[in-house]
Amino acid sequence: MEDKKLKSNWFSCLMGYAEGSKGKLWASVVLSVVSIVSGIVPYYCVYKMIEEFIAGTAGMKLLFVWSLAALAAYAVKVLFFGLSTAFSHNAAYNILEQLRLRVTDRFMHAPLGDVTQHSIGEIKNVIVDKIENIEPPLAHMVPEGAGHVVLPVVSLIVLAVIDWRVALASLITLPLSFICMALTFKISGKNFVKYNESNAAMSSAIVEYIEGIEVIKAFGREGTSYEKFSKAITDYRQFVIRWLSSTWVTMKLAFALFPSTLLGTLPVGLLLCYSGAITPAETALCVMMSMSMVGSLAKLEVFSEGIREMQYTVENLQQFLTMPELTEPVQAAQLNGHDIQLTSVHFSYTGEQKDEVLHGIDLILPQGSFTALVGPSGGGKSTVAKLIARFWDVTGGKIEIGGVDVRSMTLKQLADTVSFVAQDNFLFRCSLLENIRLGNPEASDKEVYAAAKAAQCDEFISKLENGYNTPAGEAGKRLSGGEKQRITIARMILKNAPVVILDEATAFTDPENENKIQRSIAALAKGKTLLVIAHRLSTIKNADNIVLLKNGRIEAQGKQAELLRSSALYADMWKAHIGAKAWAVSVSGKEVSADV
Ligand SMILES: Nc1ncnc2c1ncn2[C@@H]1O[C@H](COP(=O)(O)OP(=O)(O)OP(=O)(O)O)[C@@H](O)[C@H]1O
Repeated sequence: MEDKKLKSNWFSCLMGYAEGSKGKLWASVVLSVVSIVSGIVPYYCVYKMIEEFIAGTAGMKLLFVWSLAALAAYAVKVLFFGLSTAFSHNAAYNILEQLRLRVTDRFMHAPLGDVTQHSIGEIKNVIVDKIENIEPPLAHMVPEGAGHVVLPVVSLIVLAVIDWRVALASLITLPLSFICMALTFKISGKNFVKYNESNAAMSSAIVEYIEGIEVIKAFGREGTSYEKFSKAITDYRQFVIRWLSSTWVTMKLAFALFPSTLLGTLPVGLLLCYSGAITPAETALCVMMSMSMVGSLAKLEVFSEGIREMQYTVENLQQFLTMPELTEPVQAAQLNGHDIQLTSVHFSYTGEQKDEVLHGIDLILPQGSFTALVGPSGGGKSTVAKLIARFWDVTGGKIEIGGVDVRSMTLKQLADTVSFVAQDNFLFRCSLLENIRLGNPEASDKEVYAAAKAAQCDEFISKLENGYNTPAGEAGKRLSGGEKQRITIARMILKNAPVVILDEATAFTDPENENKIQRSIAALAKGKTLLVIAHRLSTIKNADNIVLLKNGRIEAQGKQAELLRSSALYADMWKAHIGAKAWAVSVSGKEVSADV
């Protein structure tokens, strides 16, 4: 319903983001109208000069005065136009900024699933390119458009004052050009949605190609990713050429006919002059007035294209601007400790019951305890962890922290309460020092170093040429996955949230790395409610509670010794793990320890 309202009102939706810039927009409109109307004054001055000349009353002084008046009017036109565009560009970039901030803000407050259903390419295309495309029509169309509407109207009034027949004659080509324009809009409008889709598909393919360049290089250009990439580019070219060709004739005709005011004005003006109905000077003014309309009408035609593009872009943007947001209370809730309790939690990523992946999870994680989630791949471990951090909302049941439903906590409160360390540790484009400091922007350098030490990062960071000041991008290429995860853990140590959720990385299984990660996790988890999604059972064998998840249900839970006795599945997983671990240790050339 709201979406529909916005769609029918795309311009007011856009102006809704002009908060603080409306004054500038109005000023630019007024300045532009004055500028464009001033452009007519020199024509009037020339008319007066011709009139005086024909009447034989034109002295040097009079000609000088009219020339000066024409020059002054022209100066006003140039100056006011400059001021108008300065104001309009300022206002347009403010609106672009507001739109970009609003879309990114929506992403922050929307469920993660709604954000990730759009590809990075599509999102980049909308936030960067599409929004940027609004600027030229917005900065020029609004102020100049008003002036270019006023000018033909004033010119037409002047023509009508001279002789109504000449005014009418100036409009002779309009009906035909309107028909051609309507046809152009009809043909091209149908394809605008497809154009957006084709453009988004190309952007997605390019981003995917660049992101996956390592894999593509490994598999050669023949891989499907390269084919997808080149196909998207070819499709886009073919589509745009076809689209432009389909409107070429009608568009060119409309562009040619619309401003052809002279086609009627000149013969009718000459006839009227010949018959004595208007003077030769008035005939000259009629010609000049007609010509002054040409530029404005041509501009209006170009603007009409810009308006349509802007309309489609804003409508396209509305799917992001109206994304559903996670509800949150205005005020932070009062938590009673940091126990976590899941009560009959059901969840489906699509919201449909047939796709349910969690089927009634009941689980308690007492404050300060260490809980591990284990089980076969696809059993729902990551889903449970992400629901606690409220990346999504449960579709049934509830999750409470300190006795408060996570939906009743503000998003900031939840973010401050829960530290989530994912497998794919993301480092931002800033120094390693700043990457760690993200956990607590107030932290001093000393505190950052202490956190890095506790997370076992100090040693490898010190070995880098620029140490903590190494840019993460540069260092990222040299750091191992385990080292990156320890940097993320250092960030979380600094954050010091009472609940820690850790998706244990699967890839870094060499014993030395594992040992360091274990020590860094121990530093992070001290006194916290800790939940670990475990892929290597040896890392969680001392957990207070090991929860075995299978097919979205809790199959068994308890301490390691209990589970080994009560759950055949866990016992099998443990045996398989011991075997793999022994193999990994023997490959690394060390003795196999009995205590895995
Ligand atoms: N974003 C998503 N959209 C739709 N389905 C998803 C999504 N993420 C996971 N799933 C599905 O939910 C189920 C549980 O996945 P989940 O990642 O929670 O399992 P897991 O136990 O953590 O697996 P693994 O050990 O392989 O990481 C799987 O069937 C998976 O395909």
